[in-house]
Amino acid sequence: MEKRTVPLYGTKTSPLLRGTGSLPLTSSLRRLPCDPNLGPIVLNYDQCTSLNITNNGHSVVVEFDDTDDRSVIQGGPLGNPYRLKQFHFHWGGKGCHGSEHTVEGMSYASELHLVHWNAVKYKSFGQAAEAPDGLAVLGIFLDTGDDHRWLHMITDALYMVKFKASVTDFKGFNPKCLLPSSLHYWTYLGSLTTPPLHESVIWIVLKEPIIVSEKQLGKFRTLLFSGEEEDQRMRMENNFRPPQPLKGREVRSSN
Ligand SMILES: NS(=O)(=O)c1ccc2oc(NC(=O)c3ccccc3)nc2c1
Ligand SMILES: [Zn+2]
Repeated sequence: MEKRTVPLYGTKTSPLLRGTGSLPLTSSLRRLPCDPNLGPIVLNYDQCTSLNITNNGHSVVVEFDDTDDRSVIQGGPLGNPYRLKQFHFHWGGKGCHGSEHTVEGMSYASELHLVHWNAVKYKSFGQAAEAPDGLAVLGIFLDTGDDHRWLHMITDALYMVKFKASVTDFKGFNPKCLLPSSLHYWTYLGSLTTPPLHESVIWIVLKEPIIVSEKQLGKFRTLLFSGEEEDQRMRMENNFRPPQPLKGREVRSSN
């Protein structure tokens, strides 16, 4: 059985795709001066409205009802509230790292992306995804250690979405339980890290990782890139795009 080992979106030397994607937060970030104009980010997920969990062939995705402003992110670098559309994860192979951002050259085991769109200025996610201020993605690093007390709510559902294009109900999940204690962040203007790679993302990457166990991460690797009808079963791992060159872009730091 063939096992895919190369990251899906190209490698450092031969990126298959264009787009700035995620950045190597590699400059001496820890010493970046705090930008006093950057206020705190505010997450209002209390009335959150998760709908389902699905395997889209690239990652596992939890989708939300975004027909109103019940689940939004605002503040920080954002000019208005952005509605939560979905969240998903990127991870490596066994023992390898799989985050899409790096901090001073260090990558984490995995990275969670909470994808929001600017429903004040745009009529749909698709329209927002093509606008420079259309999306806001909150990136959260996952480091390994003890079990995460709430991640089991996701990992216990993964067997239901093993194959590409599988989906199952997933109601009442509040992603607030996946946040670290501090909301201090770095922010910059970048792109989606997978096709269509639109330059439409205000990236907000939290400085503090959450801790999950290797066992919990291992459950993500039981997912498959392949569909139920396909002969070859390709384990879903290394579904991250390595960081792209900063190209002089500014990364700002909250306090
Ligand atoms: N790794 S990433 O940069 O956060 C990233 C990359 C590519 C993405 O495509 C979408 N599309 C939807 O969510 C969507 C959801 C429902 C309907 C239409 C689109 N979100 C993305 C996030
Ligand atoms: Zn992502």
